Amino acid sequence: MKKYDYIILGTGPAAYQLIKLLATQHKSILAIESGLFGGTCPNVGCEPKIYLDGAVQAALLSKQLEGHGIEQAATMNWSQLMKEKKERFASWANETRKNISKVCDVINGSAHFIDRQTIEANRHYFQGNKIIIATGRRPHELSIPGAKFVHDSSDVLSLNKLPEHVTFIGGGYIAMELATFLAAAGSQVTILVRGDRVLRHFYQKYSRELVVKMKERGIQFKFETEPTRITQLSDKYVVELNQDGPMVTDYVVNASGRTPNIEKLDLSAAQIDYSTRGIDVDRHLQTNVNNIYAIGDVTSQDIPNLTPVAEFQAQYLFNSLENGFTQPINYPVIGTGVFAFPQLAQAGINPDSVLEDGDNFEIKEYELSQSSLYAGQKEKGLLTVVYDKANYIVGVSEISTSAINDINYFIPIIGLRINKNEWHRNVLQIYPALADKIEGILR
Ligand SMILES: Cc1cc2nc3c(=O)[nH]c(=O)nc-3n(C[C@H](O)[C@H](O)[C@H](O)COP(=O)(O)OP(=O)(O)OC[C@H]3O[C@@H](n4cnc5c(N)ncnc54)[C@H](O)[C@@H]3O)c2cc1C
Ligand SMILES: NC(=O)c1ccc[n+]([C@@H]2O[C@H](COP(=O)([O-])OP(=O)(O)OC[C@H]3O[C@@H](n4cnc5c(N)ncnc54)[C@H](O)[C@@H]3O)[C@@H](O)[C@H]2O)c1
Repeated sequence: MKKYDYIILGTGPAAYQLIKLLATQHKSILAIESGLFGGTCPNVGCEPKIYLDGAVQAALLSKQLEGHGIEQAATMNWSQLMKEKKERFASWANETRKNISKVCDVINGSAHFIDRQTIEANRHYFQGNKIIIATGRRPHELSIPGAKFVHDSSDVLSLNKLPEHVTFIGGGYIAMELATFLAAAGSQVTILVRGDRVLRHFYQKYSRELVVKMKERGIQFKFETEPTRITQLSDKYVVELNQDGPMVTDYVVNASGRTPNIEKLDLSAAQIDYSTRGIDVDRHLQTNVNNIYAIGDVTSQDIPNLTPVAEFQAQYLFNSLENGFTQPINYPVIGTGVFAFPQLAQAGINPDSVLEDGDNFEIKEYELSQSSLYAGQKEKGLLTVVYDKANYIVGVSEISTSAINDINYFIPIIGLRINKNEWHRNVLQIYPALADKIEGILR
């Protein structure tokens, strides 16, 4: 049986980052991937999404400028955009496989545990001194009759022909982003939201404002609504709901969350603790079993499932396994954004969580569009800043067409605890832009 220093299950951002780092130490590594090399983010997640977002943002911005110096808003050609996206991304997984193969052995197959040191894949057995589980998540499966008719985010990111009417199930990141895309391209869209609000981890005031803006563009929301059954009716689908009458639609997207890829791993063969939320790890990312670790989306940790978080965990694990770091993992300020129109983004403390704590925090809202307006930019951008008692910025939330880039400015300010004096001494921004207003926001 072949033995390795490391066996890594999965090749997504978490695993890929770790492989690159371990390769610098000339470790013997086996990487096993059951799906597309590179994992979710570059194949069916962030990267194809941001590619499509380029056209979506341009089209929606041009619509905003219609009658303000732009004669006619741009019209999206979804099929052409998709053709180009497919050409661009078709070779991505193979290229990733080739890159990984330069520094380690690779297997394309599903991995599972035989015991605490042994993994089986493609009917071969391998032993690892250390085993790292980085198998990510997949769309949560609906347990309603007709669930087989639903599509997921990967299908939407490869959809050749735009459906006339699309129904999204869920009010999270994926529903809000992909609904924005399909509606911008010309589909009629309805979003079914189980609770009374979308994007529950974002500042409520702004997530509600985003719903208002999306409604203005004709996107329909049904709150407190879940599907109970889906049936096919010639080339359409009937979605029955827990309230209101049934809906007829052309395409149903399940965006009801993502579930950890653990069932196929046979974790019980190695007595590894897990739950439906994922694999349990301690603050050193170790499972309950010595020499078996888990990183990225597959863990049960209450932390955003994002690519930079997965890569940060890989870097931390490398430092603790190879560089003798002994401190538990300590996450920096994590920024997160929704690529809708307008965008929502935030970092640090969410204002909702300190609304009642006026003794320790001050919350202030800034209107961003008072000066430096582009032609026709009549939409208000809003930024809410949370200050601590010492007047440092500890949280920011924004809704605007540039919220994601804007919030990225603030992440180092929060993370490095930069105040107005320090900023003034060391920084002079390009004018006019949001950055030139930061000095006025700092204290
Ligand atoms: C539509 C969409 C958009 C997103 N947009 C963003 C964004 O804008 N920004 C952001 O930061 N994050 C975004 N994310 C989240 C981001 O993609 C994930 O957080 C990131 O990919 C997690 O990396 P990972 O390595 O933990 O898992 P993954 O990337 O999911 O990789 C896990 C890999 O393990 C493989 N695997 C599973 N089971 C086995 C097995 N038994 N044996 C071998 N291999 C196995 C899988 O095939 C997969 O390739 C998005 C996700 C989706 C779905
Ligand atoms: N821009 C980004 O960074 C980005 C984009 C996409 C995805 N992601 C990552 O992927 C993860 C998964 O995204 P997601 O949008 O699938 O999940 P999510 O957890 O953000 O949202 C799922 C939503 O579905 C609802 N829901 C669940 N079951 C339902 C049902 N039966 N009927 C109606 N609604 C139901 C939930 O209440 C929730 O609002 C995110 O949490 C995020 O970590 C990030």
